[in-house]
Amino acid sequence: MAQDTARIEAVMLAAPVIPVLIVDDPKSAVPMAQALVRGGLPAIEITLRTPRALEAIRAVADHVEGAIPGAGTVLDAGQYEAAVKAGSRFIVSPGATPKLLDAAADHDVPLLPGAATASEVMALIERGYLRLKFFPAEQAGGAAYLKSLSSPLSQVKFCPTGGISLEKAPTYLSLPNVLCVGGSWIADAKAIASEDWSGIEARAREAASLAR
Ligand SMILES: O=C(O)C(=O)C[C@H](O)[C@H](O)COP(=O)(O)O
Repeated sequence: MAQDTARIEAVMLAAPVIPVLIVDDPKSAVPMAQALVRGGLPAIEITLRTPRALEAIRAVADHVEGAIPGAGTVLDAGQYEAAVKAGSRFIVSPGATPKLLDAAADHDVPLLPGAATASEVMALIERGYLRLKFFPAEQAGGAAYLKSLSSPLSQVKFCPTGGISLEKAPTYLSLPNVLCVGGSWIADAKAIASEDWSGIEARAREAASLAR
């Protein structure tokens, strides 16, 4: 089944930046997500890289009004299923495999799969995917590289993620094939562990005001 473009695009257009989060303690998830929503970043990606990430997604889904919780680092069908059950409204993967795309076809919750080369993008177009994550953005060639994909593959729009900072985001956001960017700079592990909710809110606000 093809990607539900309208559904994933609504997530990508909710704000110019999707914060990518590594949450150790699910108790942090609610105040962290509230700070992000207050700052203007409703779509938030909690990566399945910690043992309790699914609990964190569940907490945000149940308790944070206005948040659009998503799961990141989803690598296989089992994780897809678990992330959907936890209340994820979108699913992000660093890449794409036939099995992961088959899993996505079994669920209404849309997938934003990763791609970094023209051939990877073309393989995803063949499966009906036109909204992709460009990962790892900086390391794979940065904004100049992504811009060069915009002419031959103009139907595809991206959320570049990987190595992006507040300073680097505007160049990506000015590209015709970019809808939003992802990044961990708004709420890194240190900010979450130290419960720096006001700092997270301030960085969210800065990110939310970026033009695209
Ligand atoms: O695994 C996934 O699904 C991901 O989303 C990976 C993230 O894109 C990067 O971890 C971004 O991290 P930074 O480079 O620190 O901004």
